[in-house]
Amino acid sequence: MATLRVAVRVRPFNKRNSSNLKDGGKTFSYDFSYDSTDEGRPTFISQERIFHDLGSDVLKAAFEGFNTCLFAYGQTGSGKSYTMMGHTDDKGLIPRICEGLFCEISRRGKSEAVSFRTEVSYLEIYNERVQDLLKKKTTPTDGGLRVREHPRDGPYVEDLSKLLVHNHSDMEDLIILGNANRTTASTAMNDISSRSHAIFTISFTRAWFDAELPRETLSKIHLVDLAGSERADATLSTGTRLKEGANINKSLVSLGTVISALADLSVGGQSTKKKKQTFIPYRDSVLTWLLKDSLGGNSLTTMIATISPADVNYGETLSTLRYASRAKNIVNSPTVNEDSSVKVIRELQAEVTRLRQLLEEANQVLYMFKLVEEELHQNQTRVLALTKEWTSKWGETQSILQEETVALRKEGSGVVLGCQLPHLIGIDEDLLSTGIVLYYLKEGRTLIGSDEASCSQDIVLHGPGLLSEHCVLENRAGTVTLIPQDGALCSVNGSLVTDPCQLTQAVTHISHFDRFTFHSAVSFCCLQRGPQSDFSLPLTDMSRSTENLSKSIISTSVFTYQKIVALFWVNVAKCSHPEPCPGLLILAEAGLYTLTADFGLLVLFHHLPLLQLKEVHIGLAGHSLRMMGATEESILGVYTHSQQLTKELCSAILAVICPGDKRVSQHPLLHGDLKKLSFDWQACVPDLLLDAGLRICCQFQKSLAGLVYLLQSNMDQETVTLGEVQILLYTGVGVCISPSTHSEPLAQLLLTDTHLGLVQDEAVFHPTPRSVTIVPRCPQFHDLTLRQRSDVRCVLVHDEDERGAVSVDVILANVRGRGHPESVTKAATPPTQASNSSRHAEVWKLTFSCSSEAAFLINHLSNV
Ligand SMILES: Nc1ncnc2c1ncn2[C@@H]1O[C@H](COP(=O)(O)OP(=O)(O)OP(=O)(O)O)[C@@H](O)[C@H]1O
Repeated sequence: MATLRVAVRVRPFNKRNSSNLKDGGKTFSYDFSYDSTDEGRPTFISQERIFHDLGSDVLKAAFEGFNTCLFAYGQTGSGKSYTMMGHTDDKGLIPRICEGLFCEISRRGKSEAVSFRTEVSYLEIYNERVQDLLKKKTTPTDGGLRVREHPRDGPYVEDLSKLLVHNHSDMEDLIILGNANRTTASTAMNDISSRSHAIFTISFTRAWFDAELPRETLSKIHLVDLAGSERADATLSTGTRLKEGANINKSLVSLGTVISALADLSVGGQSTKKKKQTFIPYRDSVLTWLLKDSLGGNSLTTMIATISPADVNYGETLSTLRYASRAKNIVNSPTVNEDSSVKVIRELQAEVTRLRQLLEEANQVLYMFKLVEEELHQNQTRVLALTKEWTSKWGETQSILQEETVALRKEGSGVVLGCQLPHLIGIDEDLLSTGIVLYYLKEGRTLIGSDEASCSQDIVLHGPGLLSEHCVLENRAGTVTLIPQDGALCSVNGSLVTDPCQLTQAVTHISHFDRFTFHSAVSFCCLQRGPQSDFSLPLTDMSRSTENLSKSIISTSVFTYQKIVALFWVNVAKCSHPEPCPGLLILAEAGLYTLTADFGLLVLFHHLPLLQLKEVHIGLAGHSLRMMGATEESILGVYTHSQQLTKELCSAILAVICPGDKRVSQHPLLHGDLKKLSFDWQACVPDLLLDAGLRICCQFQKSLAGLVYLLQSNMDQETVTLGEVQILLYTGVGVCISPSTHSEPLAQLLLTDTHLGLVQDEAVFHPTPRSVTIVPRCPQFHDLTLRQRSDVRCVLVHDEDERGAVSVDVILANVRGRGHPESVTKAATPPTQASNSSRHAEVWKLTFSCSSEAAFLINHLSNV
């Protein structure tokens, strides 16, 4: 940015003038003020000094590649032409600048590898028409040259001569020619008055090489001698002179308007928005249009205001001074004009340099890469050698360690324990940072105590109440016995144990505190898995033996440390796995985890954070539950073996979610007889809606209706009405039928006063959930196998096994398949022989987890 420079020059008195100071004087300030009134005065400023101050700066800027403009403004006869052009023996700025230009060209040409190109044009604007002063003068009626505007270079005069100049002498000739062509006339105020605005333009190009790259700058020097600002009365103009004066004044008024508008733009801190809106009327006159770049554009511009010292010119002088003062505020934005193609070359060169650097860096990286590659090969060779060495060492010990290895692998979001031995999961607050400690018990004795024990303990624990030798776990062919040491406080599933106790249950809590302080104590879950076919309670199946105890630490996102509140052996199902299968439901303080056996491995089947639990739906007779959160994946179907277990499970969950809520303890779904409520058509059981947003509900009547309809439609006796179908027993059992007519290992056993049946109850898909919309894959009750009680010939009751499971064989004779074609599926379809009306015996091997349910069946069938 550069403000317009303003200089004021006072000319000498002429023969027509007299001096008479009218008032006390006005004060203005400019960049330069020149007193040229009297050559004899010490303050006198000569033509040379003016060139020194103003002209040399124009040359300097031109050599740097800037556009410059120098224009003289003032009333007629005030010395504009004298200042700009001067006389032969007292040259003004234009000839001095031309002379200085060629002096500098010749000086630089000697010392620098640079070349220059100088072109000149000279025009006048007379009566708003542009005339080429370097061409033979045309007639006054000539319309003049056209002014046009180049989108990038701005306004220009079409067909204007632009003559190449090689030296100062050429330039002088052109100046003389142009001046001779200029329109002048004698006025009352000036014997040779310029009647036009003259613009002398030097186009100056400098070209050189900079670091082997071409550089080229182009600058334009506009040197402008304006026609005089004058009043008709002062110049005594008439006729042609008056017309000239009007046009001259019109241009100067336009110039004044442009200067005012530009000054307004720069002064007063206008907002950017207002600046954009301000219109500069460049096109109001040819003069302002051609000087567009010099006024508020890409140029370093200087205005020389010439004034007369004579009293008669007081008004004009004051006007000129005000005009000049206003022009001081114009701000231009000069830039170095570089040839665009050269600029592109430079930018490309910069890009080439940058790419070259990148290439060098890449080569260096490549070199480094090769070094790394070599090192890598060396390391790989070393790794191979070391691996070989380690493998041979490992081979020696592997047979021993093989027995001690606990195979862990990640599967989905869970961790799978591939261990066939009985094992312990240590749940200890000290293990907060590492997760769960897993031990497995090998054949023989495992000592549990503290590190203060006289003999080293296999499992070393810490905590209050722990004896140095606390207890022993003895594993004999897969049977694990807990032997508490004298005085040791051990409890199994909450019961204090002082004598040796066989851990026959699949899940055993062993704590050395009683059940009330269970959570702060060290506790173990002893998990012993049995064959897949077992219903709920797996058998102890120890297939391997060893003498040592091994432990491994699992850190997993699934088993982040949480206190286990309760454990339940149930059958579970979910949307992606709707067939019920045995599973361990772990109620932890923040979530429900369900583990199932998967090809001999224990895997996480389902996880539902308690905060997400929205609804618990209790199924028919309280033998199934559906727990769900907000999504389909969250649904967990749970089949329990008794309503008691169902209620315990619900109560345990609610005790965690909303402890102390009195409504829980009074609600029939948690404390009523669920079997009675389920089979009573009149019973009305309201939902239990808790503060946490959890709903406990049932749809007993709807389920009952579905089941009864299915049964009735599959019964032989057509006389039985729906109301006459009375369900006496409905419980989950393990099933094996021979000859094989039933494919599912788990089913709901039902007993009416006339029939015995097995049915699949969809705990996952039915009833339609409130919060989750899933499409039921089949009716709630399906795969019905129905036999008449009168076909039962014999009931064999096996001894209760060590886990409390009861097996009952029901032998049916004269069996003939029955079933309604629409409601009974393949399982109920009679075997081929039956369809041929042949009769045969059938054995139902049923496994009850609850002996009371088994007893109920046995009693009823015995009566038959
Ligand atoms: N500083 C000066 N020293 C000596 N003579 C001067 C000076 N200024 C002007 N003159 C003389 O005054 C006369 C009028 O000057 P000039 O022609 O330069 O005025 P002008 O402003 O160009 O007038 P116009 O607008 O009519 O062309 C000329 O004879 C010129 O030599």
